[in-house]
Formats: sequence, structure tokens, C-alpha cells
Amino acid sequence: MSKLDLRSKKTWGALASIAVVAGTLASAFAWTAGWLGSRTVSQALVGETPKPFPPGFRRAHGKGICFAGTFVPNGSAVSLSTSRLFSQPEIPVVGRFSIGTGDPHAPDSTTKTLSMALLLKTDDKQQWRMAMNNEPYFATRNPEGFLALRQATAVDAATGKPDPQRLADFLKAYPEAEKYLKWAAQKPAPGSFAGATFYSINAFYLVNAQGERQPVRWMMRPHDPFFSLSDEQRKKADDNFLFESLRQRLAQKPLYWDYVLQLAQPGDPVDDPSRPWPDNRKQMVAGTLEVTRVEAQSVGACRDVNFDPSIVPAGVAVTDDPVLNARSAAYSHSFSRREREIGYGKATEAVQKQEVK
Ligand code: HEM
Repeated sequence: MSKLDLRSKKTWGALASIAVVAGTLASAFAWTAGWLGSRTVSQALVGETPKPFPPGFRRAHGKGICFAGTFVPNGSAVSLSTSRLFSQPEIPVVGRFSIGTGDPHAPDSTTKTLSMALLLKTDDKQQWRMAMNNEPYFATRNPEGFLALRQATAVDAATGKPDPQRLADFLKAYPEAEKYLKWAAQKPAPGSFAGATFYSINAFYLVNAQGERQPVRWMMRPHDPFFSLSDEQRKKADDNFLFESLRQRLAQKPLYWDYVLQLAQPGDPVDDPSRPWPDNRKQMVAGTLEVTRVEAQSVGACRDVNFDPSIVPAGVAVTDDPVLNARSAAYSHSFSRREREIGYGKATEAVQKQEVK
């Protein structure tokens, strides 16, 4: 091998090119790791409570159950979108019900937030992933606001309560959150998954064969009736009452939800999830989801799925909603962490296996 001639311009030119390549790779790595740029915010959005966090579980909505089902469209939305979801006779569904807490062992009464996530694979090899909550709108217009809300409502160690001044400062910066906080304070505690309505919250575009874009939001409206539990009933309820009653209910017969699209009118905000559209906007039932059986998440098909709502098929497009975009980054951080823990054999309970030493 010939020696490096450090006096030659050619050698210095080659070294400079290598430095550029190495520098680019290092920056790309730092960006991927979230050490640079706005991704630091998306990493900060991924909390880990309880601490230490049990490996292999989702960093949010950690307690959940997989389900299998079928989506049957009724054909009414074919003029709005080319997605096969609206025209294929039926689409198999891998889904997940969860509650809105990071702790996979939390009692079901810890939160009033219930969720449904869906992975729909159509026969044209496209995928639509959805993750919905039982809340019609979001607290803040952007993800920074969501982070600020978390900090403003954190319990002060000295008083055992959130600091009122911090909350007042937060509401000054994010006045839109007042509506959500008032609503959340009197939100009834759902007594079942079966009777809960799940909302997309973020807006999306449906795109038809002519390339026309119709902004929509949607909800999954249950056939089962909604019922709520009093504080007293929740205190007495079993730690797994929501998941247990779901199992029992499905052992009898399937559950159904109508997929209801809400169509925006010109001027309705598509990039602000804290501003629901007026109730008089046109709604249409585009199909029905049938849920037939559940399976533990440690072994079920939903375990290794990242229900990133920005994964949409042809015929659907994402909006510029900053919360939607932040969700994609945050879910990806959470997904990489849990899959790495599973891959390195650290996730025992999350996958029902012994730890690999
Ligand atoms: C800035 C706002 C938000 C952040 C940072 C956030 C963060 C997260 C994270 C980190 C996960 C775990 C992902 C995984 O490991 O697979 C998750 C799951 C989930 N989120 Fe969010 N989220 C946000 C907003 C929302 C909104 C607006 C909704 C409802 C429309 C929602 C519904 C869900 C659901 C249903 C799951 C569970 C999905 C599953 O079953 O795997 N999130 N979220």
C-alpha cells in the first residue's frame, strides 16, 4: 500500500471529501437521535412514567389489548376518495384498544381517556393507520402547547397540587386550552370500550379521482349505548374492569362502530386540532367496523405495530396540522425504544418471555 503524501494537494482534497462525508453522516445520526433541531421537542413529548419504565411497552397508552375485525364500506364515500377502503367489499383489521396512560399496569379507573387504533390493509397493498381517542378535540393548537400543558398541570411536590400561577401563565400563552380543560373536568367516566365514540381529532384530506381534496375528520360511533360510572363506582371497580368487560362482551357477540366522516366547509381550520368544526357540518356514514375477538397485547398482532396516524393510503393525504406531524415523530421514538428493548431481550413481561442475560 502506498503512503499518504501530506504535501500533495490531491491528498488534502481527498481528506476534505472524506471529512465532508463523515460530517454529514454524524449530523444525520445526531438528527436521527433527536440531538439536533425540532426533533428534540418530539423526543421531549415522549414521557416515561412510571420510572423505571417497564421495557418493551408503549410510552403512551401502554395498557392495551389487540383486536381483530373487519371494516365494511357502504360505498358512500367513493366520490370523495380513491382509497380502496371505501370500495373494497371488506377489509381485515388489526386493532388495539387502550387507555390513555403510559403505565401498562395502571388501574382502568386512572384515566377517562379510552382509545382505538386501527391498521387497515387494502387489496392494492396500501395501508391506513389510525389512532383515535374518545375526545372530539385536542387541548392546544400545537405540540409545544401540549408539552406546556403537561408541565403546567404537573403536581408541585411542596403542595401536592399543580401550581396555580403556572397554570395561569399557561392559559395566557394557550387560551384555547380553557375550553378543553373545562370540558375535561366534567367529562363523564366511560363505563365500557363498547359504548365509547372515538375521534380522529386531527383533520385529513380525502382525495378523489379528479385530484379534488375534501378536508375531513371522522369518528367511530358505537352501536352499543354509552354509559358512565360515578366516582364511587370507579373506586370500587376492578383494576381491569374495562378490559375484562370487553372480553366478556365479545365472547357473546361482535361489536360494531359506524365510521362517520365530517366534511369541512371552506374556511374551517384544518391545521388546528383544538378547534372542532361546527356541529352542522355534513356527516356521512362511510362504513362499519366489526370487532370480533381480542388477544393479549404481549402476543397479539398489534404489539409490534406503530399506529402512526400519518401513514395513509393513496386517496388520503395528511394536513399541515402540527400536532399530527409531531405525533408521527413521537410514535416513532416510542416505537424504536420498545422494539429495541424487545430485540435485545430486555422486554420480558411485554412479550411474555424470560430476560436474555
Ligand atoms: C402532541 C400530541 C401527542 C403525542 C406527543 C402523543 C404521543 C404518543 C405516543 C408516544 C404513543 C405511543 C406510540 C407507540 O409506541 O406505538 C401514543 C399512542 C397513542 N396515541 Fe398519542 N400522542 C399525541 C396526540 C394524540 C392524539 C391527538 C390522539 C387521538 C386522536 C392520540 C391517540 C393515541 C392512541 C390511540 C395511541 C395508542 C396507539 C396504539 O394502540 O398503539 N394521540 N401517543
